[in-house]
Amino acid sequence: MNIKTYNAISPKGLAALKDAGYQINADEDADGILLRSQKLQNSDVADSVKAVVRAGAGFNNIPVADLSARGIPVFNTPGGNANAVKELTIAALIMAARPILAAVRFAQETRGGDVSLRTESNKGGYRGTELSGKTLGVIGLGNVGSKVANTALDLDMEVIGYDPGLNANTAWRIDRRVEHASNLDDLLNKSDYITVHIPLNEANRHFIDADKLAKMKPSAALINFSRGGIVDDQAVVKALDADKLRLFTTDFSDDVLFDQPKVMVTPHIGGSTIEAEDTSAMMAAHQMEAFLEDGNIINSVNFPEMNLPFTSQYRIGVLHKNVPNMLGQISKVFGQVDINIAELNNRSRGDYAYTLVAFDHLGQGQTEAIQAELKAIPQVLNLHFYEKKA
Ligand SMILES: NC(=O)C1=CN([C@@H]2O[C@H](COP(=O)(O)OP(=O)(O)OC[C@H]3O[C@@H](n4cnc5c(N)ncnc54)[C@H](O)[C@@H]3O)[C@@H](O)[C@H]2O)C=CC1
Ligand SMILES: O=C(O)C(=O)COP(=O)(O)O
Repeated sequence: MNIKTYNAISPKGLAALKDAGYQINADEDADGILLRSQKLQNSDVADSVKAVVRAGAGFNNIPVADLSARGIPVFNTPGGNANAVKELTIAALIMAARPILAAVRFAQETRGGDVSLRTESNKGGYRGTELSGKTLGVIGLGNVGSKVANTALDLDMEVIGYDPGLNANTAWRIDRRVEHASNLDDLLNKSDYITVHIPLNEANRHFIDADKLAKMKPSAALINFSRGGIVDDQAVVKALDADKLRLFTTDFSDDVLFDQPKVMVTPHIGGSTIEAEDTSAMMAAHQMEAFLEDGNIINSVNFPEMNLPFTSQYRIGVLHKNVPNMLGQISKVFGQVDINIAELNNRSRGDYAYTLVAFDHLGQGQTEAIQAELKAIPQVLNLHFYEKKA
């Protein structure tokens, strides 16, 4: 099988795919796509592609709705680069408290004459403040936000978090000393530093807008390591111009930001550490292999999780619409071609569902016959046949 890649994928991830027997960017139809921030169009995804895997967290660069409708699962690697983003966010916090960049520039200018005298008599211009005792507001307490919140406690900050999407599984990661904001306004009013760690989707476009900026303290510093588009940069520039906000640090370049001296921009390097790139790419390779070889779905963003040991000799994975009577229709096909189902698992997620059918015996010509019959069910979007490895 052949995997098409975009962007710089860590050599460890590529090695894992090669070890599993895949070719990388060979001159033949791709079975899978592995990418990072490449903006993917639906037309870039050939019909031969069975899976699209994002080595990273954000998947707003992938046409998920189009691929879902084609029965192509999209995967990401949750948490794979969260520590890298956490560490850079902590660096941004410290740099928002202490004028480190300006001080380094000043130190370079002290060259010549009595360096010590020039340093000691001018360093007062580079006084900062301490994070200890200040309040950090964390918007989004997922893989990144929870780590940022917990680490900030160790810097002796008061931490207040906001995430209406938390569930029993995700809430336990958050230190109980993190105050849960009852509403977002409370966080915006109270915080000296505000950091945003939410995905870019339609609901979150310009989530931080002029209204929310107006609720922040004029002395607050805003940090965005999540995505451009989540913060309304134009509104931020206005707030900074009017001294209604102290500082803005963002990982996402935007022309409107360049001339405002109270902005610090980094070139989307939140996840750019050797460790994060390795971890994300190896997770991606593992998830790709799990789907292409066994039909297991791990960390998909559009199809349900299904990760089952391959106990029977054969499997067929059916990606279909989430509508009534799919199980009836699918099992009827197996009955018609006289195949005894050993195990049948079905899970749904929103408009889509996945049915994994396991069986042990297959007669001559039955592989093609059963696939043709299943494909003829109108709500079936895609399906794949798997045979247990020796
Ligand atoms: N700068 C960089 O290089 C990187 C940026 N990112 C960005 O950071 C985002 C977050 O990453 P993770 O924490 O790994 O994702 P995650 O999926 O683990 O967490 C996101 C959290 O945001 C919450 N959320 C969604 N909308 C919200 C809203 N309107 N208000 C409050 N909470 C909301 C969700 O419930 C979830 O708990 C990613 O979607 C990606 O865009 C992630 C990694 C690297
Ligand atoms: O994981 C994410 O969401 C990121 O933004 C990291 O992007 P990258 O893989 O470094 O291009």
